[in-house]
Amino acid sequence: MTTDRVPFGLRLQVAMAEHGPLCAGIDPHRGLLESWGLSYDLAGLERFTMTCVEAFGGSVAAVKPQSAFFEVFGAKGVAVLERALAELRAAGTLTVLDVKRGDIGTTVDAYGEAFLGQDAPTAADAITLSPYLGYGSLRPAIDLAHATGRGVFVLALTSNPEGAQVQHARLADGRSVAGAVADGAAQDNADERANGRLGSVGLVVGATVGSAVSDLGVDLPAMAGPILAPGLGAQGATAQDVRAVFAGALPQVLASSSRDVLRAGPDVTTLRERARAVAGEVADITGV
Ligand SMILES: O=c1ccn([C@@H]2O[C@H](COP(=O)(O)O)[C@@H](O)[C@H]2O)c(=O)[nH]1
Repeated sequence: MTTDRVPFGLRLQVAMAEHGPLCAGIDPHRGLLESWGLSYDLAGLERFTMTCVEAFGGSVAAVKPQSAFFEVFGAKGVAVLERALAELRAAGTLTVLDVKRGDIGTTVDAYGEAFLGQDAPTAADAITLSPYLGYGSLRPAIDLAHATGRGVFVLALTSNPEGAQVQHARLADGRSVAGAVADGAAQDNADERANGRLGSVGLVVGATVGSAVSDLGVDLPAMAGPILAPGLGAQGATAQDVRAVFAGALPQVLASSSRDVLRAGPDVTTLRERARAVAGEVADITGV
């Protein structure tokens, strides 16, 4: 399968240059819906989500809906998610669907078709993938993303403290698990790196991870793909942390924030302005 769609990495580079390095999250938490004066039901979910679409569409580099908050409402919740993805696409805004999928290769193949295929029912520009069944098990989804001009973000150093138990562990060859995941992405982005472009296989590295990137030998510049960096705001990371954690790889970083931005709702203009302000702050402090 081939597509004439411009590769995700290139599209993201253009979007970050235009709007700044922020991915605004759509995380319809019960508490957020209630603080917006909405009921925690399908109608509230839809209103919350479409308000975010209106606020963020055309205003930020990318939007990251968290699939779990839609799945809570079953098939009708997923239909709201699919509508949001379609409307953001129509607004020309990139979508990163946070689904963190991973399984044996034959099943990953089906996940790929679901989210990254040419006719995917829940199509996003990129999805998050979990490599803990082995980086190689993700091959069908990575190859499909390449074929359809889409992207993936593979979990490397997640923003939660529990992630260290697995991600900081050492392999028999001395590399850290996170470093080996980054090496896998580097191989997949080798052509783009040779051409000085951003690849379409990215990593998730939390803005909360302190010195772990260097401590664990995670070579982010060599990886040459985008870095989705959650943890900004509600989890305690600041724009200064983004600068410190990702020094040397800042042009690759797409900082991600959900609750901190969403708390500015329900007014569309205020929500949009909050997202733009966070994007501007990260851009100013990181100098990107
Ligand atoms: O390492 C990770 C990977 C994904 N996430 C997701 O990002 C958002 C963070 O929300 P905030 O409200 O900005 O804390 C959420 O959807 C997580 O599932 C992450 O936090 N860390």
